[in-house]
Amino acid sequence: MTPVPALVPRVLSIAGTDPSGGAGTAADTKSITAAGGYAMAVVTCLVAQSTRGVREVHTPPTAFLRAQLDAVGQDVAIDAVKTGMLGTTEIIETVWAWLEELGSQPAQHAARRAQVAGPGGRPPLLVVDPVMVATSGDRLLEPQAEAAMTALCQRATVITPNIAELAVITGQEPATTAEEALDQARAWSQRTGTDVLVKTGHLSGEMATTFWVGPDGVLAQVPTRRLATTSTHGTGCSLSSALAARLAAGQEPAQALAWSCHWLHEAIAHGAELGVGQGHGPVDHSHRSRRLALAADTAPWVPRDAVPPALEHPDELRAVAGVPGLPSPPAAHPDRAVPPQGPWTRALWRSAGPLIAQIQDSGFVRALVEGTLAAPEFDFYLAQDTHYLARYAKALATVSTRAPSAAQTAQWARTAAAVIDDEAELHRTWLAGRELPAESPVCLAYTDFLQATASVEPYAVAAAALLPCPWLYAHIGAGMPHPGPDHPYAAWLSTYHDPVFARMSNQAAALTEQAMAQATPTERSRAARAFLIACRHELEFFEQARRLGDMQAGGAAVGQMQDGGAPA
Ligand SMILES: Nc1ncnc2c1ncn2[C@@H]1O[C@H](COP(=O)(O)OP(=O)(O)O)[C@@H](O)[C@H]1O
Ligand SMILES: Cc1ncc(COP(=O)(O)OP(=O)(O)O)c(N)n1
Repeated sequence: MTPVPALVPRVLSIAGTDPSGGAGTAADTKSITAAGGYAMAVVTCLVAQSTRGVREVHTPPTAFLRAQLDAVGQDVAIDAVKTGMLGTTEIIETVWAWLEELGSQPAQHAARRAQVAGPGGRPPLLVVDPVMVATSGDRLLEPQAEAAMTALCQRATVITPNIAELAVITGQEPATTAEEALDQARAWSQRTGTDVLVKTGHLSGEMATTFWVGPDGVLAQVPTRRLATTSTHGTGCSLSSALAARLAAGQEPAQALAWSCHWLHEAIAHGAELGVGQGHGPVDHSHRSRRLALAADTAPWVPRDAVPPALEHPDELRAVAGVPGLPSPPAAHPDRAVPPQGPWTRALWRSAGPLIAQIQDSGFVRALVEGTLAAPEFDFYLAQDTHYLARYAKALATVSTRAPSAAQTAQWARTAAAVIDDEAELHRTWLAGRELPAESPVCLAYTDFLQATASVEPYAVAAAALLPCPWLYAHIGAGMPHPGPDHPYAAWLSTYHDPVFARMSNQAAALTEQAMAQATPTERSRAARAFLIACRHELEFFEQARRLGDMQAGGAAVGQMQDGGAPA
C-alpha cells in the first residue's frame, strides 16, 4: 500500500510580537513548526521587548487586525487557532467576532477541518493562552480587559493559564499549591465546560508538573522535574502553541500534552546553550529537531583512520572523538567497581571515553536515572531490551563455543545463562501479561551486529563487541546514587547497581583482556573498532525511545487521513 503522508495541521497564532524571538508570535511559529504543524501568525500588538523585559507596546488599529484575520481566514483552511497576547478588550472582541464568522467558510475548508477533528462550522480547536503579565512583571493585558478575556476563555477547547492568570479567570486568590490550582481549575471547568491546563512553573518544589483538567477532574498529567534555569522566557506561549498543533494533528489530549511537555522540557533544558540575551533567555525550540536530524546522519560511526590498522601496543589506541553535534562532557573514567582488567581493556575504554561520557549524559539515561523518564518511553525501552537480551545471550553462547579453553567456554556460557535467568527476569516481571511488540530497527541493527560478529569474526573481535553492554550498564549503575523507594525505576536501577552485576561485567572484561593479549595486531585493531561500534549501538539503543512520540503522532494523523479523504 502506498504510504499516506502524515497530515500537517495548519495552525494560526494570534498574538503579540517579541523581536528577541523568545515569546509571542516568534515562539508560537517555532513551536507549531517543531510540533509538526504549518504555522501562521496574525499580530495583535507590536511589543518592544527582549529577554530583559518590555519597553513599549504599539497597538495598531483593530481594523488592521481584522484585515490580517480576513486575509488568512478567507484563503487558508485553519485547523486550529491559538491566541496569546490580546492586549485590549477591543482586540478580544475583534478576534471573537472573526471566530464566529469563520463558521460560515467555504465548504472545502469545513471538509478539510472535518478530517482533523470532526465536522463543525468553527475552527475545531481553539487554544487560549490568556496572557496577562510577562515574567518580567510587565502587563500585557489591560486590567479592564480581564473580563473579556475570561469570556473568550469559555469558548475555548482548552485554556493554558499560569497560576496568576488562573486566579484572575476563576476570581480566586493565586493558588500556592498544585492541589489548590487543580481545585480552582476543576470548579471553573465544571461551570463552563471548558478544559484547563494547570501549569505549575510559578510554584516551587522539585516538580513542575502540568495537568489537563476537565469538569470531572484531572484527565492527564505530565510530571516534569523543575530545571534550575533562567531560560523560561516564552514557555507559556511555546507550550500552548505546540499543544494546539498536536491536538490539530489528531492526538488525544493526554498524548498531545505529553508530547508538548516533553518537547518543552528539552527546549528549556538546552535554552541557556543558545546564549541569547542577558535576562530571562528563550528556550531552544529546535533542540529536538536538531537531535533527530543528528540521529539520521549517515557519517561512519568509526572513521577509517580512528583506529590504526594494526595494534602492537595498547598505547597506540587513542581516544576517538565522540558523536559530533552532541555535547562533549569530559571523557568518562571507568568506575572503581568495574575497572579495566589489564592494559588492553584500559586502552579500549580510553578509545571510547568521549563516547561513553556522551552516553551517560544522554537525555534518556539522565531521565532514567533521575526518574523523570516518561512511562511509555521506559516501557518501549524495556520491551526492546527484552528482545535484545534474548539475542545477546545467544551471541554470548556462540562466543563460548569459540573460546580457546574450557574455562573460558564455561565463563561465557555462565554469563549467557545469567543474562537469561537473572537480568531478563526484571523484564519479565515488568512486562508480565503484556504483548511484546516486534523488534525496533535499532534493536535489530545492534543484535544482528553482535550475532554476526560472534559467529564469524576472530574470537578477540567477538569478545570486544560483547563487552560494552555489561561494562556500560555496570559503570552507569555503579556511578549513580542508590535509588530511593519512590523512584519509578528503582527495580531497574537496582539490577545494575548490584555487585553481582559488576562481577559479571568484570568477568567479561577479563575474558576480553585475555583474548586481546593473545590476538594478532590486526585482530586487535578490528576488536577496537568492534568495541567502539558496540558503544555507539548502546547510545542509539537508549536514545531510540526518545523518538517514540513522533512515531505515534504520525500514526494518528495517517489514520485520520485515510478515513477522511484527500487533503484540500
Ligand atoms: N524551571 C522550569 N523547569 C521545568 N519546567 C518549567 C520550568 N518553568 C516552567 N516550566 C514549564 O513551562 C510551562 C509553562 O509554565 P509556567 O511558567 O507555569 O507558565 P507561563 O510561562 O505561562 O508563565 C509548564 O509546562 C511548566 O511545567
Ligand atoms: C508578545 C508576548 N506574548 C506573551 C508573552 C509572555 O509569554 P509567556 O509564555 O507567558 O512567557 P513569559 O511570561 O514566561 O515570558 C510575552 N512576553 N510577549
